[in-house]
Amino acid sequence: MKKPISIIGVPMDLGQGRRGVDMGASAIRYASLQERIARLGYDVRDLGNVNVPTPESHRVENKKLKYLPEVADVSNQVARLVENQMKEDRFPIILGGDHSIAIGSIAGATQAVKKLGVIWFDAHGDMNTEETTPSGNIHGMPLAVSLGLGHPDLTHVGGFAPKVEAKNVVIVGARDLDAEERNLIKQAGVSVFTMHEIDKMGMSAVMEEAICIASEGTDGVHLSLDLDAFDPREAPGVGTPVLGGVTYREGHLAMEMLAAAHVLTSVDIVEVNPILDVENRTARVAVDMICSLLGQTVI
Ligand SMILES: NC(=[NH2+])NCCC[C@H](N)C(=O)O
Ligand SMILES: [Mn+2]
Ligand SMILES: [Mn+2]
Repeated sequence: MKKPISIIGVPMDLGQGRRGVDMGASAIRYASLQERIARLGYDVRDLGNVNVPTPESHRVENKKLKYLPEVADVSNQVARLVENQMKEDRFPIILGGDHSIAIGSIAGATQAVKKLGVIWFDAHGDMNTEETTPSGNIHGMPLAVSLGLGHPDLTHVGGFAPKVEAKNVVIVGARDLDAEERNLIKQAGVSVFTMHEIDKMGMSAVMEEAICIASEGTDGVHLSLDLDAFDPREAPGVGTPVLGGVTYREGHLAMEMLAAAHVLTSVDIVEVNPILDVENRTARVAVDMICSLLGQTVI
């Protein structure tokens, strides 16, 4: 049975330094997301966008946690929406926006699914806290926040912390971790498959293990897909590109394996920045990946 799908846009750019990522949701819609999903035979509904304040109309109060009150407020909105959709037995696809939106989507998902695993597809760890952040950008923190590490206004979105347990959390595609962030990942006990493991073991073996880690003993799995996991040659429209990323083909295989495992219960698609993109290429990669993880096959 194909679960009905709800698309939720979060035009958030308060979690990072470069403007433009707030238009990511529009760019992905422009790349025919809804039509492509409908063509796969799904009932799909677009709920429109969550209200996100404009950075120009707000001041940065805390340089180590930029736009904290605004990000916390949006996260609470996202959490409520995601929870409601999932409780209606719908599968939410949350379109960013920067990666800080995952704070809300994971908070919402854990209220609908008792025990949640997370696959964090990203060039980065997003495991910084107020103490370790080199930038003060909250998009470098959402995974730490979901594990209960960080400012209480973020960790307690939805009223409780932590949202997930490290033993069910896995990062795939990492190749740029800050020194202290690395220590935090190790201390917390989060599993990491860096590009080294992807090259050595192959994406197939990596995903087999990643799916095991995220789904063992859990009732659902959230995929947080940061487009900067991909190589910037194939997905140039991101604010923090890092050379040597996942290829389009490896990405497809990963998504197809996730579809075949039937474990996913929600997904976010983040960091698409159409201002930095070339002919909406990155948004089109995003849509292709979503179709694969919803079960599209060649034959
Ligand atoms: N979601 C992202 N693209 N995160 C990039 C984070 C970069 C860096 N580690 C920071 O904390 O600022
Ligand atoms: Mn990220
Ligand atoms: Mn990233």
